[in-house]
Amino acid sequence: MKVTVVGAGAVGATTADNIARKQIVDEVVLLDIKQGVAEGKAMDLMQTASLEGFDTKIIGSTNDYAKTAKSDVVVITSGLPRKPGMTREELIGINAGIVKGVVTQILTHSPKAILLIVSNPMDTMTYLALQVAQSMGVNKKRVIGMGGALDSSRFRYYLSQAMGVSQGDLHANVIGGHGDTTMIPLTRLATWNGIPASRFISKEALAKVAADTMVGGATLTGLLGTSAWYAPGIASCSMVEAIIRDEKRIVPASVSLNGEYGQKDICLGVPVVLGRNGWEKIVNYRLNKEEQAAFAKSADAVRNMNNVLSTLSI
Ligand SMILES: NC(=O)c1ccc[n+]([C@@H]2O[C@H](COP(=O)([O-])OP(=O)(O)OC[C@H]3O[C@@H](n4cnc5c(N)ncnc54)[C@H](O)[C@@H]3O)[C@@H](O)[C@H]2O)c1
Ligand SMILES: O=C(O)C[C@H](O)C(=O)O
Repeated sequence: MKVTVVGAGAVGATTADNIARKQIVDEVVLLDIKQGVAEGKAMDLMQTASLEGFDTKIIGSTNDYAKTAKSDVVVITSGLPRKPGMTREELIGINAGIVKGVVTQILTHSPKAILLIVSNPMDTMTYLALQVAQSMGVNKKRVIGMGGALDSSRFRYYLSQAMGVSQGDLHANVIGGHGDTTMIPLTRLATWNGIPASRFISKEALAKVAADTMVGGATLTGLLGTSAWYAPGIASCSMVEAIIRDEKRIVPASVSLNGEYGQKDICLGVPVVLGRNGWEKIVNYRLNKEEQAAFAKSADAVRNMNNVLSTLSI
């Protein structure tokens, strides 16, 4: 099995590192447009193999897509990250052209690949990738956006801090858009090993956990001067693992909706079952009225961003 990671920057290299250490596939190709960077990071990572105890082969490539041929899964992280004070949406002008070009090249060499889109603004980049992929005959179930997996891990982090319990005992998911104002941490459904979290902390504390989760990426960008990579890297890796190992895990991810959750012609975060065929099924959380309204509002904002695509010369 073979995975390609496009973009050998912070998130791409961290994703490749995790995939190699977990020995999910035989071969990882790391591709970047910057001369020598992917080869350098691949060599650096390969020099951790005897220390980490893995046999995964990691190959670097400066924009040579022939090396990515016949990949089973391709993670697309190429593009600019935001700086403090920016929104993810402000990246659309530069990242749309990058994502469109990369998806075209990747599918030319790996027509059967499952695409995992990470570049921001992620829901719109997933929608764009889907349009390109469908024009090349790819099934919609092979195009998946990574956002909810990361946002949910941040939700569990903030919840564990507020409750003083282990993150591993928490089930808490985020749906909707991967944006500071569009994500929806589902506090009503958050549980501590099956028991509603609302039984253990106040309504106000739970609302603060949700608010902190929504700006989790912005908080890190403010601290780091660029956006985060450790949690995004392992979140991407965990989705690759679920696909390659056909785990049938439920993961919130941005996928093409056709009436589910009341939306059409959009890619937005919903719980999906991940397996060897990509996103295999959308799970219905049975949202209440308030949650459904938040989801519709989130969809409106993402749709406005999708409409910007037609104004760009890409
Ligand atoms: N969806 C998420 O949850 C999530 C999480 C973190 C970051 N991101 C996004 O991921 C992207 C990457 O973030 P990062 O921190 O790794 O940035 P980075 O700047 O460290 O790395 C980006 C890499 O992409 C490369 N690149 C640019 N154009 C390319 C092209 N045409 N072909 C191949 N490579 C190209 C650059 O040379 C660079 O090495 C950003 O858009 C960021 O906003 C998304
Ligand atoms: O915050 C960002 O811009 C990067 C990413 O989307 C994240 O949530 O870490």
